[in-house]
Amino acid sequence: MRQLIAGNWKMNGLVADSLSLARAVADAAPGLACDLLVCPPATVIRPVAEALAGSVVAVGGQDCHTHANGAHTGDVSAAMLRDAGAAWVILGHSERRTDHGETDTLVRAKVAAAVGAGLTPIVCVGELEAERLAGREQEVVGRQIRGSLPEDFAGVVAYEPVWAIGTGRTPTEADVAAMHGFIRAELVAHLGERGQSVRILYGGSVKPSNAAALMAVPEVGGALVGGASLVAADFLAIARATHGG
Ligand SMILES: O=C[C@H](O)COP(=O)(O)O
Repeated sequence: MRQLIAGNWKMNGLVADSLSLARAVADAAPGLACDLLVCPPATVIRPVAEALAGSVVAVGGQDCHTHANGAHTGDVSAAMLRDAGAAWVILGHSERRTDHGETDTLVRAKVAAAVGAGLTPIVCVGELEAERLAGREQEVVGRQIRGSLPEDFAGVVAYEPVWAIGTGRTPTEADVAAMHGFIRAELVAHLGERGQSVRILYGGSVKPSNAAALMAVPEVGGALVGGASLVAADFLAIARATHGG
């Protein structure tokens, strides 16, 4: 399966710089051997999607509400993301889990809402540093997978150790291999044979300098890139480091 390189722009980007970044990615995309996705802030999804129409670069949101509409001030529904041009959505990112108290149960409901609106979900899981130091990383991630993914899940999982996000620190390749192998086994246990085809992305301080090594680890199906996705040259260098599976 081709690897997926997804850029999570987080709360960064006004229209002009978002369009410039999106166009730079789209211009290079045809020569790349991976799938590409950019997830801009909700306010620029529509112009970015319009700029990328006809390109191979997909567009996603960074969160959605569980309801299609209603009295939920400030929230964005999956149907609204779809209407704006998104085909994907990131759910359960650690920044949502921390900043907004999102639980596995809520993330699971968001997955259902996203799929119901025709979006492909990318569900994020990952342990805190204290949990890894205590040797509890598999217990934590296993619980997140079982709690956040419905039994008919057909999206993507992103393993993002929280302590590696935006810190410049990454797990060793052996640790990534161990966790991705564990996640694969959990997916198969939870979803049955369908669990074999779920792509498992790695996220957390992926850079051009470490991308080739990380993308070569068994069961790594691509990357969820934060900071480096804001610089077209860096995002594209990461995409070129994929193995083209
Ligand atoms: O969603 C992306 C991750 O949080 C990784 O962010 P980062 O690449 O800036 O560490």
